[in-house]
Amino acid sequence: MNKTEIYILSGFLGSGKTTLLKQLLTEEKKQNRKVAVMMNELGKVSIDSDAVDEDIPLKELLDGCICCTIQDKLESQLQGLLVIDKPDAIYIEATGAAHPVEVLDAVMSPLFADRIEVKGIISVVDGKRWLNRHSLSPQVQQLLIEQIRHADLILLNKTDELTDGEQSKLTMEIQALNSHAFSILTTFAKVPMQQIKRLSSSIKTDRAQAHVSTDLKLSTYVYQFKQAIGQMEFESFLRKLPDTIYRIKGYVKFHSAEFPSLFQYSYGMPLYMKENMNMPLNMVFIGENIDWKQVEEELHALEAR
Ligand SMILES: Nc1nc2c(ncn2[C@@H]2O[C@H](COP(=O)(O)OP(=O)(O)OP(=O)(O)O)[C@@H](O)[C@H]2O)c(=O)[nH]1
Repeated sequence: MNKTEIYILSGFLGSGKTTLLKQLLTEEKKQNRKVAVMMNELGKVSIDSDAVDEDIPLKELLDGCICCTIQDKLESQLQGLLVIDKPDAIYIEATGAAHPVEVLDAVMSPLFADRIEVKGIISVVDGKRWLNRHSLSPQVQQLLIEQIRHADLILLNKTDELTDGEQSKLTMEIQALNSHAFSILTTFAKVPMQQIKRLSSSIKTDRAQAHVSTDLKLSTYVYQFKQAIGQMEFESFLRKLPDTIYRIKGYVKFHSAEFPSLFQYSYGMPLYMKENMNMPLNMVFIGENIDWKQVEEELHALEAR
């Protein structure tokens, strides 16, 4: 089964995400690919949905931010798209106020993590706003930095509003924050489609890819338990995890239990909820600078006991 590619469009309010989305959809259409769009606007009325042609499945997540209030809805809509529309790719435009870790978290449901491939986070930066960022609140400045730090491809947009000197300054500052991502100067978010297609799963969603190397940035990893494990051993595994594992969620079955538990872990706090039926024993991890191979070995060891 081909996995559905997921592209996350991130970037601050007004930076050019919808402008980018429109172009990507035009390019995908030319290549006869089946795509779907999920948009998340803060506030009840969607302003941008007319950017998307009627024949493209569009799910709008209104009145709340992907990262906080409407995770469950996102999960069910994403599942609906995967089951009914079965697109080649889904483009997710997050609100400008969303933190990339939280968007990834919302997308990576243990129910279908093995059916999607998160190709990457594309962050759009408004050049002028970045250079004048010191006039923004510290929280907003920090968010702009996080959106850049976690990106896999960065569009330094609105270059028509910048002098050559400002463009160089912008490029240097952004590359200093994130040297792993390719950054490209754009006007009206015009980016060659090859750049998008080159985003070859730098974010891991596939077991096998965990063998490549340590990920020097934000990445995800999915483990599938084959059998029940011991709860004490699992908790001791959790205690030893690096604190750059921001989030774990999924289903785990303990030796004594009839059914699996839903397990949630964020910033070091574990939480279990008993299920009353069998669930896929997938566990999703989101972290930064993590050697997933080592995590995988430890999980294997839990199953071997
Ligand atoms: N001058 C200039 N304007 C641009 C450029 N790219 C986008 N814009 C304009 O900037 C405005 C915001 O662009 P959008 O694509 O709607 O930005 P967005 O990030 O989707 O905005 P939100 O949905 O509010 O978060 C629009 O009026 C665009 O036409 C650019 O390169 N140069």
